[in-house]
Amino acid sequence: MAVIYQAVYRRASSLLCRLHSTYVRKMRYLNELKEDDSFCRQAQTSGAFYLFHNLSPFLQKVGRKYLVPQLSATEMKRILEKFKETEQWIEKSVLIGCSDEHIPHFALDLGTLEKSVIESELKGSFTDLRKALFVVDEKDSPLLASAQGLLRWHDSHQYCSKTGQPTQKNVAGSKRVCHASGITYYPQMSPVVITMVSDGSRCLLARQPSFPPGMYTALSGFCDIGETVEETVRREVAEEVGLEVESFRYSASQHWPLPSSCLMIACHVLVRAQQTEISMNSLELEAARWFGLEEIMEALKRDPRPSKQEDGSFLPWFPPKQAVAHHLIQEWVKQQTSRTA
Ligand SMILES: NC(=O)C1=CN([C@@H]2O[C@H](COP(=O)(O)OP(=O)(O)OC[C@H]3O[C@@H](n4cnc5c(N)ncnc54)[C@H](OP(=O)(O)O)[C@@H]3O)[C@@H](O)[C@H]2O)C=CC1
Ligand SMILES: [Mg+2]
Repeated sequence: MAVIYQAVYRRASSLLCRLHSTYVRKMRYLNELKEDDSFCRQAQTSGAFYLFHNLSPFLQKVGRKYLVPQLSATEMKRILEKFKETEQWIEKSVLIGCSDEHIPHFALDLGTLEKSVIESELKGSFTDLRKALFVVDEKDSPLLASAQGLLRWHDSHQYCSKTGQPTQKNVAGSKRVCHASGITYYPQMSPVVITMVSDGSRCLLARQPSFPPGMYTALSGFCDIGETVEETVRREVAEEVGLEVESFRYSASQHWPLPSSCLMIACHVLVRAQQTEISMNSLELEAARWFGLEEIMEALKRDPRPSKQEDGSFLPWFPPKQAVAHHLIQEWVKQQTSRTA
């Protein structure tokens, strides 16, 4: 009965969907794949697969470019046969999106299979995400970030935290269930604010001891339970540099997979012009200082990597454009230049 109902529902929604935009159709299709295990299992047979090995994505270098290859279900089958593994492996994959033509995209971690064999078979290499994010095409970085974030979450939620029993993923990988307790677990991200502090004419950037030499970025911090975004911003600015936030403006957000899934919420704040003396928290930061517009524009021209000067010091540089911190800095420059024009 349930099968007939689902088939009728699918037929009705596909007729309705023809009236919708490509985007709406895609979102409805993906939602159906998450809700209906047998529909998703069937979709896996014609899907495209992105491969990972112990959470490192598979890339191919073509000339100077790094590509993120998609494998067809047939190619996947061929690779698994090489290892004398069954197609049941495909069920370990997680749904990460689909094309406009509704070809579903999955990510699969082949972590227990011999890495070098897959690499030579597919002519590419599994690359650490910290490198991969910055060498692939800009449109592919968010895809790698979300795919790895979801695979990491599944890898670390194999057991129910209440009963200790194994949890089972649904076919799409949008949740895990403990059948002993009935608890459903959903993939999680930690909200983090990233704040561009300005006093009206300068902006404040800081560095943590773990950053590469010379790299400065906007202040960041995890949201505490119960806090609003505005409260976290106010607290982090007070904690890290001892300043009082006067006004707040939301800018953008980004999923950041390092070291594990964060939802970066980027914003601009103004501090009181009469109170701009920094009192840095040296437990968290190594340096924090004000930058003028010219210095920021100069640093933006540099490649995002350490550059040592003759005296042994490093010129300031900022995170690359894949990081939302870069977007905040660019936005601040635009705002300042339009004000002074
Ligand atoms: N995409 C971008 O442009 C940028 C991204 N980021 C990301 O923002 C995140 C937070 O930045 P950061 O300034 O270090 O944060 P915080 O200033 O909040 O300090 C980090 C410390 O907070 C503690 N902490 C509290 N909650 C958590 C949690 N949910 N997960 C992990 N640690 C927690 C840990 O302390 P303890 O170890 O003592 O328990 C950790 O060392 C990082 O993941 C970083 O990669 C940062 C800047 C730019
Ligand atoms: Mg911080």
